[in-house]
Amino acid sequence: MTQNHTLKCDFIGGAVNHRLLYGGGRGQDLPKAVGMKAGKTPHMIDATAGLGRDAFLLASLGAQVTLIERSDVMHALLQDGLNAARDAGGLHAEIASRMTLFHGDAIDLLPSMNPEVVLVDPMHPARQKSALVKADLRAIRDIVGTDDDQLSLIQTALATASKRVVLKWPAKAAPLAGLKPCSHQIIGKSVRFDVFMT
Ligand SMILES: C[S@@+](CC[C@H](N)C(=O)[O-])C[C@H]1O[C@@H](n2cnc3c(N)ncnc32)[C@H](O)[C@@H]1O
Repeated sequence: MTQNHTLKCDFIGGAVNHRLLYGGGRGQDLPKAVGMKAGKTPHMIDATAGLGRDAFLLASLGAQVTLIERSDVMHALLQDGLNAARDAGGLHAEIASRMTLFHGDAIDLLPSMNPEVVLVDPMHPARQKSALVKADLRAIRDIVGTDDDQLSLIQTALATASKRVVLKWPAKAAPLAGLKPCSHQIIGKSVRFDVFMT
């Protein structure tokens, strides 16, 4: 596997900050999928933290988020990004203070964490039109490869979450073979959220 040194976890500039400033609050698909409503902010575990973008969005809306990342490289990038956000002070530091990062495999860690809500966003199946896959996602794939144990991760999440499991998946992809049907879906332009009430 090649390491891509251009990949950066940046919570302060670029797309993440743009979404922070101009995103649609709790009306966005992800917060809706994890059950964030006015007055309702369950504790979340992001079992596949990656660059922390989904976790940062949820934390920016007030959620306490535990992030789990097993790749050494991705974990180090995330730690750097969180440190920079804390050093920046103000709103970014406040959001980062709601994010707790763990290094390890969520399949091993989830059972002892008693989660309420688990978000799972594994590396998605390769698309035929690979140009459509965003550059960052391609770079993450170069680092972590494909997550071949994603069914096992989701089954672990389903067995441990007391409220719901949310699977982020390409909008038009078939459901993962072997997985029970979800309770409902929130379908966006390129990704959908399959919600499993537990
Ligand atoms: C598609 S990326 C997630 C992107 C993330 N949602 C974001 O907003 O940046 C998938 C990440 O999950 C991690 N991952 C996959 N399976 C995991 C597991 N069982 N435990 C911990 N991390 C896992 C991979 O190493 C990779 O960094």
